[in-house]
Amino acid sequence: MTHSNNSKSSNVDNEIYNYLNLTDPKSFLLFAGAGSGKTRTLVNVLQKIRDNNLHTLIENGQKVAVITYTNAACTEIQHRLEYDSIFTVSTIHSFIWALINPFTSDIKDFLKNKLEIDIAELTLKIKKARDKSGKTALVNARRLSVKQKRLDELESIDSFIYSPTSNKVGRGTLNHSEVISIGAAFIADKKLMQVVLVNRYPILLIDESQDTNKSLLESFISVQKNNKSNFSLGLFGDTMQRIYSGGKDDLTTSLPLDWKTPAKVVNYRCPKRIVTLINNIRRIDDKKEQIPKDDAAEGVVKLFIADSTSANKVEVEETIRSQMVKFSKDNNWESVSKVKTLILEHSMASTRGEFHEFYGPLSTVDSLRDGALNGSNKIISFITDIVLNFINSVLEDDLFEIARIIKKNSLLLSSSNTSFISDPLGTLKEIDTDITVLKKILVNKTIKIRDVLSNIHQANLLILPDELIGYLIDKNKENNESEADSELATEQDKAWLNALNANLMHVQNYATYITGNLGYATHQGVKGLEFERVIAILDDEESRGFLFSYEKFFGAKELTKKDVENEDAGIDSTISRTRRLFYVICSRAEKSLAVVAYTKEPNAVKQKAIDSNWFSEEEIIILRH
Ligand SMILES: Nc1ncnc2c1ncn2[C@@H]1O[C@H](COP(=O)(O)OP(=O)(O)OP(=O)(O)O)[C@@H](O)[C@H]1O
Repeated sequence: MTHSNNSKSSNVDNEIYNYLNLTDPKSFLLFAGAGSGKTRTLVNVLQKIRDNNLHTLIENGQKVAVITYTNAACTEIQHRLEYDSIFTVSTIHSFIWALINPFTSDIKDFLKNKLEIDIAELTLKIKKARDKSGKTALVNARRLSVKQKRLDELESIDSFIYSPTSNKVGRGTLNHSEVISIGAAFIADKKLMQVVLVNRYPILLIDESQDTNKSLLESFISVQKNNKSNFSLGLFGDTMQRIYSGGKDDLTTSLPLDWKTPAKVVNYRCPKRIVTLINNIRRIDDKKEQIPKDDAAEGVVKLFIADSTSANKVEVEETIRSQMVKFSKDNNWESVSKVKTLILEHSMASTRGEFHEFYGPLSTVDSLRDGALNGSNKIISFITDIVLNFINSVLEDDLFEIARIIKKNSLLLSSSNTSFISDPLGTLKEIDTDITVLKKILVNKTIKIRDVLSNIHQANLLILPDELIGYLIDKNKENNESEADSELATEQDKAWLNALNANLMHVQNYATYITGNLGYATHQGVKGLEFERVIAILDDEESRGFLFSYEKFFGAKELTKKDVENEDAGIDSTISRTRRLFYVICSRAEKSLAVVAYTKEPNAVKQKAIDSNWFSEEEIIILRH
């Protein structure tokens, strides 16, 4: 039996490999449900190309390009391809930046044109504003001056700067959406760019293409139309897993007729009960049905409903873990580290995982929030990578590690420290005394990260980044600051001043969280991933966004007129977006799934779950307090 599923699957792999024939290329769309092995097929096909076509590609000076949605997916695929340089595996932003970055003067022309249009529009808006000193007019005036400044600087820029992992602003920097729109425009309009793309990469494969920017995808498709004899474009994805706006939602119906559309109907990830659940969630969208793999286990799903106004969420989730032990006969549910808890926003994890004192203030500023989560902010990574390691070695009396970190991150043990050169033993003794003082501070359970950093800075044990030193201002001075001065502080400064008041433990928990080791992940961040046991938390109250609403989706909150109109007209709405997100989270579970709905209307949620055929009466547990 297993043989039949596997041979079907390897047939699809062979089929796709044959499309990528360098002398007779074909393009294809592999859109298939969750867990159907799309990523696995992608890697299998690439391995086959490496085994059979390596020499031809090397002789032609060509590579195979693979675009993934996240950096994590990129690293995973590179790893599975043993970092072979015949493949360029990158995120869409890195890929496009590498293509456009040599074209400085074209980028300038593009930006000049765009800025001039924006400036004309803003000028008109400001002119039309009835209240010239109203908030909107002032915001528009500020926007106008920023754009004007950028336009004035444009001529003198020698080369542009861009980083796919940060939100840097400043002279000559491009932001993420600019890189994508410049890429889309250049690929669509510039013959030279098309030639460069096709000659360098005769094969371009895009994973999670349902979320690839619409105009960019359309420009790739038009390149394929114009280069049918020497370019293969392969799209992998699933319309039901489209969770960001800006994707090409008509992909399945708008492709050229000569495109191939192989199918994969087996779900290799989930047990039978979860395959049925996700088929039922999906039914209203496109009726695509999956079948479980031949040897799939039965699996367990439960819907726990708790009143959002009274529930103690930490307690509720503990109760659920122990109930799931019974329902699934799987003791691993008891262990936090063996269960993945899916939350809508990082802030939900920050209260549960006790790191909100540090993350909370940083998350109020967009650029800091992004940097806090992807590790691109230098101050944050200095604290999490260097300071926390140093603290651990001090607490563990690991003298070797302490010396190593000091040597690498301060001048105390270097030839530029004259006291160390003239009296090495004396210096070592001083360091030893400073470490003892630091250790005393560290064992205090209420110590703040600010005090730890100040101590390290004063003793010169580590060289702190200048900006961070600026934030370590004396508490008394901070309190005496005049209101006028405090208004001068940027949002970023204020956020940092607050974040540094966090308890050291919150910073330690935060560091564990970002390495993925606290057992939490976000609904949007788990696309492509899988976990044995999943708790999916639905909690509108703790989410700040307006794009998704589980309360509306589960009938606990009335739909707006607009929601109903959109849903009826088949236009993307809160409901359809939430349905897709729900599909993504439920389809991550390999063994068992507990959905927790915090709601103001427990009975309505229960009824909707039964009426929609998602959960049976026996699978629903209303938690009372
Ligand atoms: N032919 C197969 N035989 C056995 N296991 C498979 C097969 N194909 C895929 N799998 C396994 O099924 C799981 C899901 O595969 P994969 O992640 O490639 O699916 P996907 O379609 O990319 O999923 P999603 O869209 O949900 O991200 C993985 O654990 C993978 O190893």
